[in-house]
Amino acid sequence: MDSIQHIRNISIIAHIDAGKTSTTEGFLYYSGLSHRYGSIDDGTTVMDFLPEERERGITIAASAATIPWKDALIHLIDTPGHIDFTAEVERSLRVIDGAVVIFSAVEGVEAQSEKVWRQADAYGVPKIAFINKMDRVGASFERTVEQINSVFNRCALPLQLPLGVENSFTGMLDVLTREQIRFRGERNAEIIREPLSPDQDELCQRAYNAVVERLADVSEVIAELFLAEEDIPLAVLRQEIRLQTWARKIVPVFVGSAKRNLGIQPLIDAVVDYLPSPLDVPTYQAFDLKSGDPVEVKTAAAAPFAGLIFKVNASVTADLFYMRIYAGILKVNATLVNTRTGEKVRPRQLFKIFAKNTEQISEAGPGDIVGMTGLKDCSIGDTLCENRRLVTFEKISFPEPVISMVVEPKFSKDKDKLDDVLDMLCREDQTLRRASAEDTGQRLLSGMGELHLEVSLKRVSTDFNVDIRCGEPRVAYRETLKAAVVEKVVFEKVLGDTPIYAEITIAFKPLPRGETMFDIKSALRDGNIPRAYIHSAERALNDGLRTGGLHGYPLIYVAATITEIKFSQESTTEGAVAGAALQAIDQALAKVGTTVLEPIMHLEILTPDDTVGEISMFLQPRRAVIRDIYSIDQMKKIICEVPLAEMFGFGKALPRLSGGRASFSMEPSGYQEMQVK
Ligand SMILES: Nc1nc2c(ncn2[C@@H]2O[C@H](COP(=O)(O)OP(=O)(O)OP(=O)(O)O)[C@@H](O)[C@H]2O)c(=O)[nH]1
Repeated sequence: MDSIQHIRNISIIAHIDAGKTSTTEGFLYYSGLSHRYGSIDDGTTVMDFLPEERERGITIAASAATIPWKDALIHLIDTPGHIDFTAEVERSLRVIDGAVVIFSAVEGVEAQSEKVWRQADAYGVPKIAFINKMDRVGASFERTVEQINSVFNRCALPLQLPLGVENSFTGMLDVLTREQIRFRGERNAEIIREPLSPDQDELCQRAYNAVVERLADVSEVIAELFLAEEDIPLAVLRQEIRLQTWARKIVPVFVGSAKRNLGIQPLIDAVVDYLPSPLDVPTYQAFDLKSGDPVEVKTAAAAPFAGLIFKVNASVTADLFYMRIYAGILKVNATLVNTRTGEKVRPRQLFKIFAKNTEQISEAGPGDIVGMTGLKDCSIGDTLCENRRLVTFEKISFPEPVISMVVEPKFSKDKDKLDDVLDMLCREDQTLRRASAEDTGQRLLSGMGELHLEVSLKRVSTDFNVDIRCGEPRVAYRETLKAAVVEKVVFEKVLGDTPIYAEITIAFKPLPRGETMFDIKSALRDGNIPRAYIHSAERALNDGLRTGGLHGYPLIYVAATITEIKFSQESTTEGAVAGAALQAIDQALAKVGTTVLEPIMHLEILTPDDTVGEISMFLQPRRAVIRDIYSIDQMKKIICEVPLAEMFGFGKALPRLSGGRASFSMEPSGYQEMQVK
């Protein structure tokens, strides 16, 4: 086991194409993990190992790699950059202690970089920033730092300055040690640190003063030394930068070009220097399983075991589960409890994961990220812990899918295989759902956006060799009740010769359109009613409401409260109670009617000033409601809400409207009523 203070659990997060995969490859190469430095453009990267990722250059699966670096061990959880894969980003953010945010020095702060930054903030994740692509025409370090400052509350603390720009970008100046950093040898593996020239010295002095002044704003230690005009020892400065980074008051900024192998090694040093180890995050918040009270989980080997599953690689033979260990020691075959199901589980094998290679281990400890096999009925977001202390980490909540597509096998012999594959995809990605089309009974796959479905379905043929036919993407509509209603059902039937009977009263009402989709509960006061009947009614309500309303779409935003169950010892069965509950739904629907809801997307577009008119003209006839337009440097940020049904193909239209200069992020933001013709 590795000593905890040397562990760093991090993710690299960025807008699509900012250079996340190239930077990750750099981490793997310089740590000696990849024999060959994979390159995105020739499709040989180590990290993006699924075939369609290579093809697209988009990172889909959040892979986990363990990277040895000097004394440290960095667990790198890769995250996708495309906004359609938000849920993958979020579940990675849950298990990391720090993040490297990459910006392109040409494009600067883009719509999705802003989004992932704010997501990281929501999870309290400290960050360092890397300004990449300094070798490209149009790159500007100063402009990008200025943008970071203006969008993110003046938090940027540049600890490097670029040496040259565009084609003549060759290295960087270290603001704290006052040295030039240059690179030499095969793949620039050798680092040369040299004294500064007088010009550089002046530049660095200014940057150094800026660092001290900025730090003095947030650190008392530095403020005192600064006011006393005393020299600040380097170790003190570093320590305060570290502490203020962990406190998320500042974000140290580094510079380079991943493609030209410039600046990666100092960036890895910075991960170790400035991002926290699991020990520096003193406790993690969880909840006592019984009382629901908050409890603190300490990073300690002696504590009872607690870990969180954050990723699954599904396969026909054995699913591989990725877990972040928060406390305690995990041994192969240990008996753990899955706090969601209450079931006992035993990991049969434990692995360390080096991108696509795995190494079997026999135990792991706090702060570690491990792969496990042999777990029954576990899924993403499950907490595993020891029976002697049952806690649960906050659930990872996945949004409802908003778009669906018919998927059928080309050849009927592949039917079962396709079912297996679709099940596997859904186990890996909880924002994918399977269903049958109400009208035709065809297989339906639902997800978070066009690209999300497209990429997932491509795996069916490339990874699993099942030829499929896909329909056009359709909006996943929903229905909700028009009004509140109380329904009483007397369920009486004769099955064969046996009469069955149950009576139930249920109060239905529409819920406000917020976070809660369903609120199904029992308000029965009579303690004599068997629990099995109550469970049966609740299950029937859960399933029945999701199955479909008057127009065939699943219901949402519905509360159903069971207020009465009458039964007889002789003729009431669980099935009769379920039948009564389902009939109550049908009666309620028929009596008050339903409203069809369509998904609305929250769309943010970052675009140059002169293209705003063009983009607005495109959006207006598409029922978009523009909420805000404001300036960031020479760019405008457009914020609007727009029905998903109007947005098919937007990813392809935007480059045309903006001359390829705009970026956008789009995510489901709820539902609105729509007119049904
Ligand atoms: N000129 C230049 N190009 C770069 C640099 N870093 C990355 N690129 C190129 O930019 C493109 C995107 O790089 P990736 O590393 O795939 O970016 P990413 O952020 O991982 O993208 P996704 O995986 O698609 O989210 C590729 O064509 C890279 O070769 C750089 O420092 N300079």
